[in-house]
Amino acid sequence: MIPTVLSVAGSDPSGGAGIQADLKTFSALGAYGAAVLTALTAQNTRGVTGVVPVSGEFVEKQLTTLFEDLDVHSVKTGMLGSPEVVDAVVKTVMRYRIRRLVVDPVMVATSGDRLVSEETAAAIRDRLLPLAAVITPNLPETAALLGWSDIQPEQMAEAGAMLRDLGASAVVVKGGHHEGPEAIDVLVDAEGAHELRGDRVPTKNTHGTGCTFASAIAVGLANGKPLIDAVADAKAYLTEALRAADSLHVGSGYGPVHHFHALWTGPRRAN
Ligand SMILES: Nc1ncnc2c1ncn2[C@@H]1O[C@H](COP(=O)(O)OP(=O)(O)O)[C@@H](O)[C@H]1O
Ligand SMILES: Cc1ncc(COP(=O)(O)O)c(N)n1
Repeated sequence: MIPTVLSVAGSDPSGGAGIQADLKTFSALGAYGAAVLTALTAQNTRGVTGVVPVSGEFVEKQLTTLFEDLDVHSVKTGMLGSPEVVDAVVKTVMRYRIRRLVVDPVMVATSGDRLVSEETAAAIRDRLLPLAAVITPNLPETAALLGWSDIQPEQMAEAGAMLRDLGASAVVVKGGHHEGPEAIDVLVDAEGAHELRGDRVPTKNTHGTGCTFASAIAVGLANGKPLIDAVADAKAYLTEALRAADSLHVGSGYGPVHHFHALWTGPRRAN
């Protein structure tokens, strides 16, 4: 059966992150993708020039209308435009007893531009995080959620455990922002910390990596995979999408990863 996966996220008109990245990931991995928009952004590969949030009321209307009809097998959240939007998602997750919930606590774009306010980030931490099967903060988001000024590689497991104490069933602290020959993420679940290592791909085209990773995890969960396998498979998919990213030539800033790399037959970049 083809599972249905829902993304609740913002729009990125450049097509590399947000809803657009999520739907590409779902499709590339063989899931049916549905999408509820929480915000419009004006952005390209160089930066974000504007944000228009959708009202909490209308996000709730989109969600209710969808859940009254579709069987949804997992949900991924990305950029949530306001505390009211967070509350609309929280209400829906409780009302429809959504268990396979992947929360990517998006705060800042790859370009460095802030996407959500501190109040929204606090609402995600206090109200949505306790409902998540897994949350996927990058290093700056991990530090922000814990109120730390920064975070070192050796603190990833400790930070993940502290975020679990805030209520999430599991946490993947993503290490994309560190340097070194490997991109190392740390999954902390009820059994403890697991290190996930992958080659670091030498490319500046990393726009949308977080969105793609969380969406791929949601597909794995929708297919009934154990979380650790869903995370490992998502990382393997993303590494290949990064390896093929330089073949795309989209924009002059941080370009997107190649979601449909498996369909791409051109020359591979040497790693
Ligand atoms: N250059 C890279 N090569 C390989 N994997 C990467 C690279 N950059 C990021 N990743 C991986 O992409 C995923 C998203 O991580 P990260 O970039 O930290 O998140 P975000 O996009 O939210 O800032 C993680 O699995 C991370 O290890
Ligand atoms: C609408 C939207 N949502 C999320 C991101 C974060 O992107 P990344 O995956 O690079 O952290 C973004 N740039 N735009």
